[in-house]
Amino acid sequence: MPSERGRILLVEDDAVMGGTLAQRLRLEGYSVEWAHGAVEAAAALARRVPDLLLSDLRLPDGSGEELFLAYRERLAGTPALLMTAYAGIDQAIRLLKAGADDFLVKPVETADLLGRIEALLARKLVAPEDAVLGPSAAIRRVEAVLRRAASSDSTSLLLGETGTGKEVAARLLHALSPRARLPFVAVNCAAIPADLLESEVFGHERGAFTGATSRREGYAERAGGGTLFLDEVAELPPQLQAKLLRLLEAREFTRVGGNAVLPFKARTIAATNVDLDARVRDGRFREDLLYRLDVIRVEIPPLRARPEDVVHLARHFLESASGRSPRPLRGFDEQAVKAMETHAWPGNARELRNRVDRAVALADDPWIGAADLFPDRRGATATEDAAATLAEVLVAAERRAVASALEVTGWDVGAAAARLGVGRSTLFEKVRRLGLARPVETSGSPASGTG
Ligand SMILES: Nc1ncnc2c1ncn2[C@@H]1O[C@H](COP(=O)(O)OP(=O)(O)OP(=O)(O)O)[C@@H](O)[C@H]1O
Repeated sequence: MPSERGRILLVEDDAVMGGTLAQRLRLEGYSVEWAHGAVEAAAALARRVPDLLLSDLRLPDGSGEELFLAYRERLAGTPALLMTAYAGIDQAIRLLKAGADDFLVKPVETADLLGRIEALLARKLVAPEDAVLGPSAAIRRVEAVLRRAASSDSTSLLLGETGTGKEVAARLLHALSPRARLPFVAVNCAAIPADLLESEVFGHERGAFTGATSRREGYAERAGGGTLFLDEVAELPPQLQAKLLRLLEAREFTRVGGNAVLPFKARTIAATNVDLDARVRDGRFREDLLYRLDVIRVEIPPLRARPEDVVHLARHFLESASGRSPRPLRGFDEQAVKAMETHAWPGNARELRNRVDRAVALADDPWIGAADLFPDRRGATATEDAAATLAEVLVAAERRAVASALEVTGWDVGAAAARLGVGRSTLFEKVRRLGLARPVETSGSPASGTG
């Protein structure tokens, strides 16, 4: 679980000074990654963006100035606090003009340092009353990065487990950007069959292939000067990865079967729930494409790492679902709140939305109880208690595992099959054999398309 007070990347070559600072910051509740030089710091920044950069300016293998300038775009939304010897003040002032936030002259006084760190991190947070995504400090930090990223045209890469709200974040980024009045076009790269993906993204001319009876604009063209959101970007087949790279580098494309070179004007936001660095390592994702996409990296923490958001989001989902309920609903009872607070939410906000939607549709009482939200728990013990034979116990366990995987993925059969480690057709067969059915139609997972 990420540290609530924030993650600090400390760049300091002096072993004594670095050790003392790292220890003190950890005692204060920050999580600290300590890089001993510019190269190590660059690798750390490439891996993940910290909540605050605390860097010495003079390093044995480079300078804090070069490091900051090289990673300035990626550090959008991340406060940078520099430490310099008296002789380096000119350099520090230059960096303040280039976007760094503050500097300290060595020897650093601990109380002063801690005060400035706290002030910078607080400034970075969106005030709870202004936050759109949720009240937790962790999600407000994300929102602050999105707000800063909105003013730039850089490609953003949103990372996070399934259902954490990457598409919601992408839409917020778009809505806050100067492109807000232009289209937001979402493409789910995993949902479109590989052989159609190219013509869906780039469009096609009439007669480009059998069935292409008229010219069709693709997503890249329909996005115009707005935002093109590439969800599940890790699933792009290799050939399309090369085409996407060209689109982003040359900012132009051609429709399938066409010759005209068209300009690409949209801002790109990509999202994935898989480890793209690992995909690059095992050769399944192009490193040059990752580099192009990964200019401003935003990591959306899982719901279990931000418990303050759970009940807040649940109330929000309840409010939007209660319009569809035939009965008046008052809220969640105490047991329901307790159950939500202790659940691990493997399917994140999507699972929460699906559970609330179902409870709204099925609850008999104006107060939603724990059993309305978690009927799978109640069913599990009853079935097992009553099961007399090993075969029955096994079937009950299988039903529970399959139902739970479908539940947390919002009945996304591909994702549920991957979760269970079986193929899609095996899962279809199990759903049929176990007599499982999608409980109620929910608005849980947004479809691809324009918005
Ligand atoms: N902060 C939030 N406020 C309101 N609703 C949210 C929030 N975060 C997520 N949701 C809701 O949760 C569901 C899942 O969100 P979203 O589709 O953005 O997740 P995702 O991370 O893009 O998922 P996937 O990885 O499966 O594409 C949606 O119904 C969305 O409206």
